[in-house]
Amino acid sequence: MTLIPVMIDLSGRHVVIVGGGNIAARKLQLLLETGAHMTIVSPSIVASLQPLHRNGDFIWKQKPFEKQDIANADVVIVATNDPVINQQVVEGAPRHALINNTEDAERGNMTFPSFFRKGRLTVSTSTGGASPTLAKMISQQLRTLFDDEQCEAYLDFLYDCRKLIKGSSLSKSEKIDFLRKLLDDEFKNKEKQRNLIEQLKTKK
Ligand SMILES: C[C@@]1(CC(=O)O)C2=NC(=C\c3[nH]c(c(CCC(=O)O)c3CC(=O)O)Cc3[nH]c(c(CC(=O)O)c3CCC(=O)O)/C=C3\N/C(=C\2)[C@@H](CCC(=O)O)[C@]3(C)CC(=O)O)/[C@H]1CCC(=O)O
Ligand SMILES: NC(=O)c1ccc[n+]([C@@H]2O[C@H](COP(=O)([O-])OP(=O)(O)OC[C@H]3O[C@@H](n4cnc5c(N)ncnc54)[C@H](O)[C@@H]3O)[C@@H](O)[C@H]2O)c1
Repeated sequence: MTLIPVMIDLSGRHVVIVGGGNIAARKLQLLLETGAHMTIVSPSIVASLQPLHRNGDFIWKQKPFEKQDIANADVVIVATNDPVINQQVVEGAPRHALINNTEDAERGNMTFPSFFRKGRLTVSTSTGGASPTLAKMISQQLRTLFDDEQCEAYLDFLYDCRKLIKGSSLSKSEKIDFLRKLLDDEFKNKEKQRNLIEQLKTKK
């Protein structure tokens, strides 16, 4: 199985997590950020999920898994502690669904990398199942490279400039030149950034 990394928008999608243990809780907390509709199917849920449930953050079907529970799922997270049930979930998933099998990645089609965000920057790491702990360590090490306070503001500057350049009347080659020039060290300077933005605004 060769997996490729993607960035995915799950807002409004139906995500069903089967199982309500610690791993289910970790995935739920991560996926809540995406604006997906979250459902957990499990006879019990861990204490950390209780307040989120009271808050209406997810629907809890308090029962053992049945195939109909995932009939409308866009994403299925397989996370019970019973390998037989986990296999039934995989086999019962709709053809179009993305399946994250937390017990055995190879019997699914999506895994979660370790990642960190710094404003618009996302850096993710996967070890292809070799060692999620190593993936976490690498993420933590990489994070220190981007720890300076300027990083977020600099990416916002690049983003704003890129939008202005794309929407400008500059020729294609001028646009490419400008996009490269943005990365010159001089534009780490706030004053130079402001001047460039003003200059680009005149190129509409
Ligand atoms: C990165 C992270 C993201 C996340 O979960 O969101 C993630 N696992 C994390 C932590 C972690 N997981 C495990 C430990 C205990 C130590 C250990 O066993 O090493 C720790 C450490 C800890 O908790 O600190 C145990 C474990 N994990 C998997 C299995 C089953 C198997 O391998 O067969 C087992 C054994 C279960 C058992 O039998 O007991 C499987 C998967 N875990 C993955 C991702 C995918 C592969 C990513 C990759 O290849 O790099 C994959 C394939 C599927 C998936 O879940 O998508 C997250 C760190 C988040 C962060 O950065 O903070
Ligand atoms: N991907 C990872 O990073 C990672 C890490 C550790 C463990 N795991 C795997 O994740 C799985 C879950 O681990 P955990 O620590 O959360 O387990 P856990 O024992 O804490 O929780 C298991 C949950 O499954 C539920 N469950 C049991 N039978 C069910 C059924 N028939 N229908 C619906 N739900 C049912 C239980 O009610 C419980 O809420 C295990 O298979 C483990 O191998 C994955």
